[in-house]
Amino acid sequence: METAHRAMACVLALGIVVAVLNLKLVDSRWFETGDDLFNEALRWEETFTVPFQEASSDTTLLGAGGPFAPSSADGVVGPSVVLVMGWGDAACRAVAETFADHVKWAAPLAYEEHLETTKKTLLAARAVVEYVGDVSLGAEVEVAHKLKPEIRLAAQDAIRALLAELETLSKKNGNVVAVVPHLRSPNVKSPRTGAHIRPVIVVEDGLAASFRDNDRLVDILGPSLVDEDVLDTICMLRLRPRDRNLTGDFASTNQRQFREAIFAGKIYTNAAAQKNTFETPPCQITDLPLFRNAIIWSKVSDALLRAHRTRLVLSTSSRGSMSATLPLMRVPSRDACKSILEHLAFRAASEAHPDSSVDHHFKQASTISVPSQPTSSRKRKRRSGSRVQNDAASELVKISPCSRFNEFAVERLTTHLAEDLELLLDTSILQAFGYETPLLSRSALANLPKALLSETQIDAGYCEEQVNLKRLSLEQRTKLTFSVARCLPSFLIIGAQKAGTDELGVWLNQIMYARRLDGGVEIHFFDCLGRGRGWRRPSCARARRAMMQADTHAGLENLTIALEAGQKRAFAWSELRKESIYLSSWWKQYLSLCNLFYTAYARRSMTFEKSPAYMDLSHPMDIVRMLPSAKLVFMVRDPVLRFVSSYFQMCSGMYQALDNCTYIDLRSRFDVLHREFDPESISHQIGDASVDYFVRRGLAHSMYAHWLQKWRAAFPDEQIMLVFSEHFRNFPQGVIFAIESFLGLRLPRQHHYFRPHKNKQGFYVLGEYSKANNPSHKSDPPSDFLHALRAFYRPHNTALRRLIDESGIHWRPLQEVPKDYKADFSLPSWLAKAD
Ligand SMILES: Nc1ncnc2c1ncn2[C@@H]1O[C@H](COP(=O)(O)OS(=O)(=O)O)[C@@H](OP(=O)(O)O)[C@H]1O
Repeated sequence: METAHRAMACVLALGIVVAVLNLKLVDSRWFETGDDLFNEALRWEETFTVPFQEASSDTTLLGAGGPFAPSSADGVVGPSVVLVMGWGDAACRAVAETFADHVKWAAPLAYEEHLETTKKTLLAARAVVEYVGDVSLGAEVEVAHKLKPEIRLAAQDAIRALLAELETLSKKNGNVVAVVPHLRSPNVKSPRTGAHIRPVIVVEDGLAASFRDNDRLVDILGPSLVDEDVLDTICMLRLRPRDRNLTGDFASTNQRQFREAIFAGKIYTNAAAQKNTFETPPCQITDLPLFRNAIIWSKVSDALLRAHRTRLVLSTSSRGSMSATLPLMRVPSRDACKSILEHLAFRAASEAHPDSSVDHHFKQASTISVPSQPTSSRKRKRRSGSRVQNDAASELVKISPCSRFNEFAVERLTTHLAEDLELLLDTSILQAFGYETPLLSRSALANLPKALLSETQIDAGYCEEQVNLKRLSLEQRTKLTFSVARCLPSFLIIGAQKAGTDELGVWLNQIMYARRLDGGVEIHFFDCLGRGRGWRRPSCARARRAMMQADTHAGLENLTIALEAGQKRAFAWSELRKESIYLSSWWKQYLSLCNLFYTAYARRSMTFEKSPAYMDLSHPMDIVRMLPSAKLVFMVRDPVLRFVSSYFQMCSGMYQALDNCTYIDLRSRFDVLHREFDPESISHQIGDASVDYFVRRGLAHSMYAHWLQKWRAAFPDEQIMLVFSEHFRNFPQGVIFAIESFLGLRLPRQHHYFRPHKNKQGFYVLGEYSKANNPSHKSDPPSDFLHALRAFYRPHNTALRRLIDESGIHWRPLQEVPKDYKADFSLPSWLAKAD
């Protein structure tokens, strides 16, 4: 009994010592007594680990943090002690549960909370020793330097006492297990002991340990990512925490906790996680593939745990010690427990070489048996190129236990897993990180989370060089006539259709510092995304093709599935579940559509694209997630004239003969359609190719206030500029100057070298070709119809007027416009009259 108490005291002291090593916060003061230190540790543990425990299931989080986290412990234990260590108590629990049937000896450790686990662990670990064979004992533990000398000595004494205790036990029982769950990385070549110190088995809490953070993130974020609206809200919290109402609807407790945690700054308290880029929830669209990978990996690691039931993955650490990764698992029976050790070839080896060290046994053991997974005939179909042979006839695959990383075993198990779970490891992503797939090396496994975290963050203006300009001579560079870079736009002309956006694009493309990326063709990227639901629209063909070409996995097949399912929310969650119609890194598709030529790239021009359908068809959150700092140019025209123009354009496109498109036809449709009108519902009716649909959409399009509000929900006012078509028509240079100032370009006062000419319609145009040369219709609407249309738009104009008066949206130049540009930025008459 006395012995047990002594052991308890010693282990307690050890726990405290280890704790203080990790307690950076308490470094600055001395602790008078062991109790002081212990209480401090407890207090700290409380504040430190609570958010973790709340945030997820305790299984996932056990050992994930707290003052006893293993990171900086500096202990040495050995030699030939079966050392159970790892990520806190998870390791202990793993061992305890595994060997629960075989426990014979116990010593409590640390404090009450961990008593039961520790007891079990010690008992269990001792059982391991029984299987292992005769192991001698000797050890030394180095303790904290920061402790007051007398306390340090006391601690060392305590530890020595513990070890002596263990040694006695060892002599008596033959084997001893020292369970020091919070120690890590024993110094195998401690100069102090002079002995050959080598941990025999390091039982860690499984491969999953390194994926704990991912698991946790997935647990927390998963529910949020199911729902676009929730994700949008989270994005808003991240992007514009000050502007937004933070009491948005969060459906689940997890999400509420998550949100609270964000603001309490507690979400990632783990030091390792803090180094990562995960301190904020996903918002930029680039984060999502990252989280998808995290999910895949957490599944894989979970599955590894399950699938490994009776297997161990052996590997040698960089320090040369042998480690067996024993997953956190329940081995149900004594036989299963035994089989683990048999897989280790321990018994046989020790029997064959009773006098040699355990390490030697490992080396002698020629093979380790890893039973092949029972495979269904479907699963038997292996991918070509796989290095693993499916040896269905043989139950055992022979592998060497001493190969450096035992890649073969890991790969084999991983492949099994992938098949078992029908998880396709994401080939494109893994390849992007330079890994061979579907087989993964152990180092790849270990490194994957880090690699995932290094995913590039992108934003407006991001460029990927296609041609390495450094390798080219100046002469070669200047001769380049093809695109040298793919760049994302710094600003977008998002609408409105038929307001003169085409001509505006032409002008902006000719200023020195801006280049249109799309070669003059509207990209329609964002209105072709899932939430834009533009898959059936012909204008989406280009984006669709690019997506298909770029990703053979998520190509036609998935697209078809998504279309057939009428996937409304084809984006986030499906993206994560690999059913996506989008690429894993779909911003690359967008890049693939946006080219930049040498001169523009060399000049680091601002880049833009013009897709006026974005105004009503795309989802602003899709854009803000991907290009949070992009600026938006929104051009508006007299709503009546714009409506009329859109009718004639659409109608003539459909009937092929302008004769069928008349004011009489339009009036009759308008009279019916304008009565009950909801602009938002119109933009959701993609695929309806009737004239009525286009009339309705045309009517909705001119309700500018409505659309501006939609964009303001995602973008701050400072990033939005309203341009009046009437201004552009009358003083284009002044408008271009205003846009330049909005874009933040600091330019000489008069720097334009436009050579415009006035065409027959009275528009200033730059090139030979201009839409302004081909008016969609010849006359204005008859006066009664005009009157009806004006009345229809009156409230909408009033709303726009109020909006521009009250919001921070730009519409006037930020710098004084050069006099020569003859600009008059007063409101156009249709808006000036509205109040
Ligand atoms: N400089 C200038 N200023 C103002 N308006 C102009 C200008 N140039 C062209 N236009 C008129 O704009 C209409 C075409 O608009 P868009 O280029 O935006 O059309 S589209 O949405 O890209 O199809 C089209 O209007 P309609 O002729 O009434 O159809 C053009 O005549």
